Amino acid sequence: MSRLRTRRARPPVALALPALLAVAFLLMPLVGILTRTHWRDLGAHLTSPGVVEALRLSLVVSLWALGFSLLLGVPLAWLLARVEFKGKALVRSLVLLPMVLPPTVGGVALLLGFGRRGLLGPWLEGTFGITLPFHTSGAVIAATFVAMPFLVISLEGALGGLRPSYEETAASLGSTPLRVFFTVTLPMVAPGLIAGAALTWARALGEFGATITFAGNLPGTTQTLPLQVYLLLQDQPEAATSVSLLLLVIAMAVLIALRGRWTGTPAARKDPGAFAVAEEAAGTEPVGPVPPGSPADGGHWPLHATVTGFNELTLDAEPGTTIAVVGENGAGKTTLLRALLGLTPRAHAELRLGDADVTGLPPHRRQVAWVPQDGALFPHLSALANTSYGLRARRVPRAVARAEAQAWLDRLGVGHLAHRKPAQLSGGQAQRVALARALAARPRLLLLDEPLAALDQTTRAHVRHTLRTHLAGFGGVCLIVTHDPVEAVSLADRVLVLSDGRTLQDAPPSEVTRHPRSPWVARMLGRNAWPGTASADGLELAAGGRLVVAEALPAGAQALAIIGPEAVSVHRDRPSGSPRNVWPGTVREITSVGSRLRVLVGSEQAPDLVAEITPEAAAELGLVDGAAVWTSVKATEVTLVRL
Ligand SMILES: Nc1ncnc2c1ncn2[C@@H]1O[C@H](COP(=O)(O)OP(=O)(O)OP(=O)(O)O)[C@@H](O)[C@H]1O
Repeated sequence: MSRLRTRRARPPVALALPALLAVAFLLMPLVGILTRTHWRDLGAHLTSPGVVEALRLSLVVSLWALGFSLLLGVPLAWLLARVEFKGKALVRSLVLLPMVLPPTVGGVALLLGFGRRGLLGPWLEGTFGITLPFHTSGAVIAATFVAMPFLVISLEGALGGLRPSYEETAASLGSTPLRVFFTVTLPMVAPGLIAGAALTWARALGEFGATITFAGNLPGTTQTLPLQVYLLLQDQPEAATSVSLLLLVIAMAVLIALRGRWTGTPAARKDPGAFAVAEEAAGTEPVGPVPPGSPADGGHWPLHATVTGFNELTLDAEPGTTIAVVGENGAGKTTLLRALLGLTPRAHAELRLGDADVTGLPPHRRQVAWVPQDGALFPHLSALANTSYGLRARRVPRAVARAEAQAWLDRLGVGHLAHRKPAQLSGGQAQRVALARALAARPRLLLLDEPLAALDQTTRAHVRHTLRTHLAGFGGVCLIVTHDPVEAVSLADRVLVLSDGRTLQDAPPSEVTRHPRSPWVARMLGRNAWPGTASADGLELAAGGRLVVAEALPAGAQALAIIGPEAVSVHRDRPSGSPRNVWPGTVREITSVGSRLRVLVGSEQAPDLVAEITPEAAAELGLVDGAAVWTSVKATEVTLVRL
């Protein structure tokens, strides 16, 4: 059975046949070399003085070409991947050109550009005494010209696949753009870079046409291995076959070692590789006097921000204030955070933190730490190195930074995972490390984008508690984007409700809970919210039906009726007595919230209503999906909020 199930589908003959022919076509020349090689003479051929000399020259030329390609191609790839500029498509075509140009045409072009009578040739000769044609440096230039595109294309692809949140987070932790490049970007695109470098080297090693046209064929000076093959073919074909075999083996070895890696994305790597050391080597830039020790430098930073663009709002907050930013999808929460970070052109923030106006400062100098939705832990660094990243960027000595980072990890309950890489952490553990990393960076404004979203209920409660404890001692302002009402109410001193980028409500949680200014906020907070028009003794509901209230508003006023789910009673039979709002309905859904049950009741006489009751009461009433029930709400339990 299982063999049947795992048997692969047979490919259609119409496709399989030409595909096999293609393989045979590509294989035939290689088989030709293998079968015609004089194996007995192979050693003698490959060790003849001419071949050894050409091999030496090939290695020298190809390694120089690789060096130049790295030096020029890496920044070019970065520019193409990261910077928007006019004529980018043209530059990209220019990069690709040597790949499609016949190499001899490339050689002619090089002669006309850098040759003795070319555009730059006389200047090079007059100023530096350099004559490229018939000189090894000319062979290097020719090889670089044809090989560098492989590096640029490979690396640009890898950079394009790298999510920007890693680099942006690194900047928010105080890292200069150059340091971000060396400590985050390069290590994360290392597979693409290595693959590109290997292809570039292999292409440079095999370069023939441009070299012979531009640099000539001088033994010991420009006669590389491919040129040797060409010469040998004329009077020693067996030796040419042997040298061809050598080049073939080298090319195949490179391709097999890469195994298609140049098309891979820079996913989380387990091995830090050689670039991890760059973290220590890269330059740093001081952000200001930051005495070590307490979180956020032990100072106090009130926030004043005026945001324009997609977001239009003003935000003022005292030091130590935690503000929950809530709103429907697309309300502009993330855009607001990115504006405060200086990371988006879609909104601009005039931002003052304490006495410092940071409006004109780049993200890495604002001391605004950010935890994006995905945490964006640097995959090539351990949890400890991630956490000490911000401190190291601010030139805190390595040992001090690591000790402080370890203390933060301990506080957030992940100290024992300090030496693990992010790929070895669960989603919740990674989120805690991301929090530790932001808090350890001594920020003056802390921005958390759904920081607890990846955590399970128990961990969430634990981390919420830890977060509250640390935020209590934090001298800056903290903005937390959240969709979780418990998080908003329990963590925040204020709830900022956004709608279309503007402030719909900015008030303490108790006020927002009691008087939510939109049905969406009310529902997010777990309350029933019915919009309508005030009448003599209540509300004419927009969705149809009437609601009797104790304290009516002036007739005609637009209002939102708020009913707490705990104020809704559920009955099997029509209740008699005081409640004046009574509706027949059907149970649509029963869900548990902590130790209580939420019952959604649909009715033809009123909008959907959520009631919260105990499991015992639900059992007593025999509540199941589809059960016919009555709901009632006392007039005194309805709060009207004017819109
Ligand atoms: N780079 C962008 N270019 C154009 N429009 C964008 C861009 N990023 C976001 N938007 C739009 O801006 C609006 C606000 O987006 P934002 O991501 O700030 O919303 P949000 O409140 O964070 O939403 P969510 O709760 O879904 O995360 C949305 O309408 C979104 O489609």
